[in-house]
Amino acid sequence: MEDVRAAERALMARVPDGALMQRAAAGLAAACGQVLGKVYGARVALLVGSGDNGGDALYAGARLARRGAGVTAVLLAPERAHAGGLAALRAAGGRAVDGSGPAEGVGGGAGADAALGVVARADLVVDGVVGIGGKGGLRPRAAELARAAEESRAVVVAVDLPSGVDADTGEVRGAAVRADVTVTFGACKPGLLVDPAREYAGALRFVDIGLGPELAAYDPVVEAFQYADVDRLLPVPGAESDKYRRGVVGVVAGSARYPGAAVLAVAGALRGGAGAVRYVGPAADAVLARFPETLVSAGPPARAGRVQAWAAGPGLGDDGDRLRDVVAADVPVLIDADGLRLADAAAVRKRVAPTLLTPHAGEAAALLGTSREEVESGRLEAVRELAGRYAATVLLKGSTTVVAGPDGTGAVRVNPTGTPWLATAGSGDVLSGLAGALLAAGLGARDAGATGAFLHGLAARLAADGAPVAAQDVADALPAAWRDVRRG
Ligand SMILES: NC(=O)C1=CN([C@@H]2O[C@H](COP(=O)(O)OP(=O)(O)OC[C@H]3O[C@@H](n4cnc5c(N)ncnc54)[C@H](OP(=O)(O)O)[C@@H]3O)[C@@H](O)[C@H]2O)[C@@H](O)CC1
Ligand SMILES: Nc1ncnc2c1ncn2[C@@H]1O[C@H](COP(=O)(O)OP(=O)(O)O)[C@@H](O)[C@H]1O
Ligand SMILES: [K+]
Repeated sequence: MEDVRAAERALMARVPDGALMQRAAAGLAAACGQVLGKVYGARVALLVGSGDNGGDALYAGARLARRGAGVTAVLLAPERAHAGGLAALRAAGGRAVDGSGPAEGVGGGAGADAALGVVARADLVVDGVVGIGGKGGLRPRAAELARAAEESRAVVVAVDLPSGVDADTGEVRGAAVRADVTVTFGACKPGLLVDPAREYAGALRFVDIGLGPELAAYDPVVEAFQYADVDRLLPVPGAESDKYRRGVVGVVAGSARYPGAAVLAVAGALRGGAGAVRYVGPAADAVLARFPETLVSAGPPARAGRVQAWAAGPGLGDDGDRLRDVVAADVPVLIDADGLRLADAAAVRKRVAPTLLTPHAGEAAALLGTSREEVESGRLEAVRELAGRYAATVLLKGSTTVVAGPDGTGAVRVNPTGTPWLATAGSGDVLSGLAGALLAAGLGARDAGATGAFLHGLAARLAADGAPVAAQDVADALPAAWRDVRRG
């Protein structure tokens, strides 16, 4: 968050005192009004901490009170609540209660009960406990109020970020507010794009407080591809194209035990924009039965004929020889699934052509020597760490898919598409083939990973449409996802 803070400092030096907070509060109040539908007569509870995040909530509360809402501020630190905000709220007819009461089990005076009652009866709870100044999970009293908000029928709107989540990493260590909507100011905080924090944030609303020019001096830490970014990268054939110029992708996947992985990886590869797919391995019959257009070969990858990129690993079992050939190749290589276990880290690091690793959280944990839970709670850190260790681009799959480049520089790309329906066996194999084909078509590893994840997630949404899907359905929906992107 240092970049946002520095940009705020720079902008504050140029604009009148309090102007940024007024812009933030105006945007926040407008979002609250939309969430409520009818402001007049609504019951609004503000959870107000000791910092400027609480100040935003108080000024927004004042605006809602002027529009006829019944607004009550629950002050977690009454002595240190934002003085200007509190005065504005009172002047607008709002009131404040002492919300600092001890946590459950420690005692509890009338003040504490009053605060919980205010939250329980609210139509809207505004979470201004902490923003980017927060550290760690919520303290016990804040956690108690957050729980009351969750249990009430109120809509919860978080100010800047749900209190208790880490704005930089998306980690949630301990209690945090679960918001229906998060209204974030100036810059989207990296953590809000990544699970688990993303789930706590609910729907994201962005309020421009004019930080753009100041923030331009900083490289973003994370970025999310939009349709236009993907559209620019899609390898669309020109009039002079032929199948070789479009690129040939080699698929090294499947085994006697897991022939299906080969079929699914080829299914993805055929929809990835390469001109041809070459399959190398023991599942050629199964592949040909489903996709007669595939070029197959049974020998080692090194003798299979020229390809512009390899996608290797799904269903490979223990076939280390086939993988070694691929790692030694001088073309871009994607390594997934069993291939990640078989790959020699030193050999991967020595590669000159780009390498793209595509682990899920369990595979990433095994490579890092940590637990799956650790990886899932800190995806940004895990993906950067792996990329550094392997000197490779890494695409970490899961509820939020993230892609990091090899040298730790450049933003981590966070995939905005996808659906939990994608958590189905074999869907990762489809992604391997797809991203491998994008590599063969000439995309760089980070672009191939981000574009592949975007199309894959979009295809899954189109295929699922609220019902279970199989991996093959996702592959079949890839052309529709391409069309969707190209149409914008
Ligand atoms: N700067 C600007 O131009 C603009 C900034 N804006 C807004 O300001 C926000 C940043 O404000 P900030 O820096 O005052 O910090 P903030 O997030 O309110 O929290 C700090 C206080 O929280 C407390 N606390 C800490 N951890 C805690 C925990 N786990 N659980 C409970 N409490 C905890 C800690 O208290 P203490 O440790 O002293 O008891 C500390 O005093 C930003 O997110 C945005 O909303 C907008 O108005 C736009 C213009
Ligand atoms: N909860 C989830 N929400 C969205 N996508 C998910 C979720 N869980 C898994 N996925 C996606 O599903 C795919 C599963 O791939 P993977 O774990 O390799 O499975 P398999 O090895 O069976 O193919 C990945 O693209 C991953 O990002
Ligand atoms: K907050």
